[in-house]
Amino acid sequence: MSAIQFRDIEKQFTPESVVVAIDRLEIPAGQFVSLVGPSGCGKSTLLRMVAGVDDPSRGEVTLSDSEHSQCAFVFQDANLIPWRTAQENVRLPLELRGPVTAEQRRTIDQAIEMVGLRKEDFRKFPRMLSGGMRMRVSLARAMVTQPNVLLLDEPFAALDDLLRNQLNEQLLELWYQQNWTSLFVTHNVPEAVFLSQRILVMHARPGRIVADLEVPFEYPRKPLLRNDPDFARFCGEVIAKLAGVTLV
Ligand SMILES: Nc1ncnc2c1ncn2[C@@H]1O[C@H](COP(=O)(O)OP(=O)(O)OP(=O)(O)O)[C@@H](O)[C@H]1O
Repeated sequence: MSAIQFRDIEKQFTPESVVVAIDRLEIPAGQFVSLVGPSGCGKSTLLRMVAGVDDPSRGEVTLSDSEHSQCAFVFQDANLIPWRTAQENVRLPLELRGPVTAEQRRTIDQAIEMVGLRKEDFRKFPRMLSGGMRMRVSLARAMVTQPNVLLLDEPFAALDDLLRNQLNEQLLELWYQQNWTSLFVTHNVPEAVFLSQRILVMHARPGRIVADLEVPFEYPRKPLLRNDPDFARFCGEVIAKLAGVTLV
């Protein structure tokens, strides 16, 4: 069954221009999908329509086994509240839903450990954490809501390559455990290939899907996959689709 369905979608912010146009797109439950495409082609808008924070101007985005409220967002900026500790930031979405139970408090601590933070980091304020640690807190904050759908909008773009690779590997481990339907926006093609089962390539004006590619590598994916010539070849195919050229 598809977790997310797009049918005859158009999104306009002004009457003159269609920002995103998608005839038909189905994303099965639990699939890890990356969206790549030039700046302004509508990747974030597409994610926002899945989350229900933007409505399509035409058509409907349907989530078959969950509500829009069961989506969680992770952004490039960790967006942590500076006067709250890591643990208090992770607790926030649950506080907004009502009094936090003892079981939820355990879930919060588990989530913080699962993203690779140590007990002593729980009580640190964002200014005391590195960029990578702040992103881990942001991921834990998304996890505690136990989403069915995880929407990640360039979450690791501001990090150095080594840390980005580590967080990619950790994100995949979490995905095996949690089985979220995951939509991941990135400008980094090797990152999209390493993570995803499927890559949607978008072009702009209007934003549309021009290629829907199945990624031909088995899971679990090991770091050495990045050195495999087949990996480089497949990245080349994605880049060619992005550039709108055909490889012979
Ligand atoms: N609230 C808005 N009002 C008007 N125009 C908007 C709004 N949000 C987005 N747009 C426009 O819609 C287009 C798509 O924006 P969007 O942020 O979805 O692109 P993107 O592919 O995620 O870009 P990037 O890779 O740079 O983040 C852009 O031209 C942008 O200016």
